Amino acid sequence: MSRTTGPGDPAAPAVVLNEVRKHYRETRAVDGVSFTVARGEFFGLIGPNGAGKTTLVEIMEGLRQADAGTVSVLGASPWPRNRALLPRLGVQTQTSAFFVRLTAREHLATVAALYGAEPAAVPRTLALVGLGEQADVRGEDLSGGQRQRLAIASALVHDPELLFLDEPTAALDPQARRSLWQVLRDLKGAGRTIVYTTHHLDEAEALCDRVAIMTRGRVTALDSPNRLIARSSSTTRLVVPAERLSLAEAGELPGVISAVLDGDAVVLETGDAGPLLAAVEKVAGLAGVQTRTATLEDVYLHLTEQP
Ligand SMILES: Nc1ncnc2c1ncn2[C@@H]1O[C@H](COP(=O)(O)OP(=O)(O)OP(=O)(O)O)[C@@H](O)[C@H]1O
Repeated sequence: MSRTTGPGDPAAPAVVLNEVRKHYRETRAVDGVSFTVARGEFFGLIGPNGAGKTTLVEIMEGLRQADAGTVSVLGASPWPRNRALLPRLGVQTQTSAFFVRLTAREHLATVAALYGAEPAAVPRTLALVGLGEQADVRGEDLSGGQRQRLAIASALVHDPELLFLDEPTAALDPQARRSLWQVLRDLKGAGRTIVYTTHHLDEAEALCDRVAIMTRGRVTALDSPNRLIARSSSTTRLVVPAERLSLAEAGELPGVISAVLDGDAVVLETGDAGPLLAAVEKVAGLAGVQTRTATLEDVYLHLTEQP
């Protein structure tokens, strides 16, 4: 393990992991993980429950010691606990705690003071996460989604260079989720590096520059969502209302690789959508026909299938 615990090299990548391992007795929670997160990158970490994401993130945050391998965060080693690094990191977890009796503003002011952040950062950060109007509401009276925003504000108020976000949109309604996406995009636009753990594949696809898919302690794929999708599948699916196309008819159409009934639709898989669309138009018309290309979720489900 590297023992560099100074403030770090300002030009170094945000994170460099090399063959990092962490075992809990016989469980290989992290089993030889290597990757680099560039400055300014929005980096997603996805994987099934128990894949090792939390353990890996805690190693990066300096909360856990790796058994083997090297870890560099903002050019310094986060372990042993690196006090010079702490103010440069922002951490939001699923279990972020609040001073419940305090208002959102008071809570954030307390966190800001702990980090030595300027007082003006408090209203600015509340506004950034869309909590300006709830500034005087006590933590215990905030909705689940508002608390989530306060947790993010708490991770942000001291203007960290690298932000670790763990499922920040869990418990948010669809509108709140989308508006938080915008907050996260703005943070990236402002140059922040974000390491983002999520189970929402649509979110990883929409937000992340690159995603690492973890399975049983290992990174099984790492690339931009688009490249992961392009590499995994060259087929397109046509979804045709079942009342207009039978499975038998579907099987006769040109270029059909497979045809299955899915609820009230026939789903046709093809490597060449153009001729198939033309054929479907002749037999069934195109009203209500949808095309579906692969998503990050398809890639993920394929890679994380149990043997
Ligand atoms: N403190 C611990 N002691 C023993 N085993 C642990 C400990 N923490 C995690 N594990 C085990 O290590 C493996 C990885 O767990 P981890 O929490 O890192 O996965 P995860 O990908 O974050 O899962 P989730 O999506 O459910 O949060 C699991 O098998 C888990 O049971």
